[in-house]
Amino acid sequence: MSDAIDSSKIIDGKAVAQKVEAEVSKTVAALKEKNIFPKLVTVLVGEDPASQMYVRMKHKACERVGILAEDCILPATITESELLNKIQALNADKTVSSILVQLPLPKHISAQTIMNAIDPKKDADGFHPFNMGNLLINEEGLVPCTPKGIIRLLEEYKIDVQGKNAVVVGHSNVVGKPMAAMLLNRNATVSVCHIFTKDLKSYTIEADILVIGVGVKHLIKEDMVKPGVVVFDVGINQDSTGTHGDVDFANVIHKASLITPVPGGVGPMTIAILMSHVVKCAETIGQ
Ligand SMILES: NC(=O)C1=CN([C@@H]2O[C@H](COP(=O)(O)OP(=O)(O)OC[C@H]3O[C@@H](n4cnc5c(N)ncnc54)[C@H](OP(=O)(O)O)[C@@H]3O)[C@@H](O)[C@H]2O)C=CC1
Ligand SMILES: Nc1nc(=O)c2c([nH]1)NC[C@@H]1CN(c3ccc(C(=O)N[C@@H](CCC(=O)O)C(=O)O)cc3)C=[N+]21
Ligand SMILES: [Mg+2]
Repeated sequence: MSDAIDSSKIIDGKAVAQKVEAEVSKTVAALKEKNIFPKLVTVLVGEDPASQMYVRMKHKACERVGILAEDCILPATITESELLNKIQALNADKTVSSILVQLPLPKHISAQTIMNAIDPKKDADGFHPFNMGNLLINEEGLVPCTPKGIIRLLEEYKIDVQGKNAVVVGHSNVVGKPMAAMLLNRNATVSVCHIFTKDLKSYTIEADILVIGVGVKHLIKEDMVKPGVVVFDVGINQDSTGTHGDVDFANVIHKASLITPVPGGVGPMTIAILMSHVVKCAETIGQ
């Protein structure tokens, strides 16, 4: 069953992202008065078309809010130590506020080794172990942008987190794990499910707040959620028919009280929060 969609249930990530970007633009203007010019350097290794598109989206966002953006494009054949040298040069460059190394990296390079090399003060992604560790002890500074964007959506839509059953599906370092930590920091009762979870539905059906970041089109069906659930769909699954989330949106919306669409939900928030982090880095470094 997928009859008429009640648009009042749709969480408008694009609109909230515009609001965040407007805040960032103001801060950027104020920093420029103080001769501080926030600058993001994106590092793209190889020629993956999806990665190229994401980097382009980040550069466009920088343009919208007045952040300088530089593109560092490197061949897929670059060695780990050559890439480390590049990171060190960017760490030392006083005009650079933030460094973003686009993931995934080629197989012969350890993503974690590269993340560890980025100056934690320039880590707009929030992937450095120092920043991740602070998140875990409820000192949220530079934290991963996607879960932070979801927290901002919860705030904008005035959804209480304390005491709620929050279920996170997917336990990656960039989405699921930091999401679980942020929900725990706000006193939700958090369950984290993943590929080894036995009987996924027995968890998702109990969720008041459900976050899915897996990368499997329409993994979450109507019969897996309880009436009134608030759903955040992180999944991006591209096929010949377009971009799809991890949630069977057209059917799950009938049971949800609020739900993010794909596209136009969590994705734009990830980028807006990234912009706010570049500014945060610039304020900290004073450059
Ligand atoms: N909208 C946005 O801003 C962003 C969207 N994404 C999208 O979110 C999705 C997840 O990304 P990312 O976290 O980087 O991906 P990863 O592949 O790193 O993580 C996927 C997670 O889902 C789990 N998983 C895989 N299959 C299943 C299954 N059938 N049932 C339950 N759990 C499963 C994995 O478990 P295990 O590791 O054990 O296999 C893992 O924990 C992708 O579609 C990606 O494109 C990502 C970042 C930002
Ligand atoms: N170092 C690093 N940092 C990242 O933040 C990072 C990364 N690597 N690697 C890849 C993932 C993916 N990601 C997305 C960001 C925005 C959208 C987004 O805005 N999507 C739009 C358009 C989707 C479409 O139409 O294809 C939307 O959902 O509305 C999607 C995905 C950031 N990532
Ligand atoms: Mg994985």
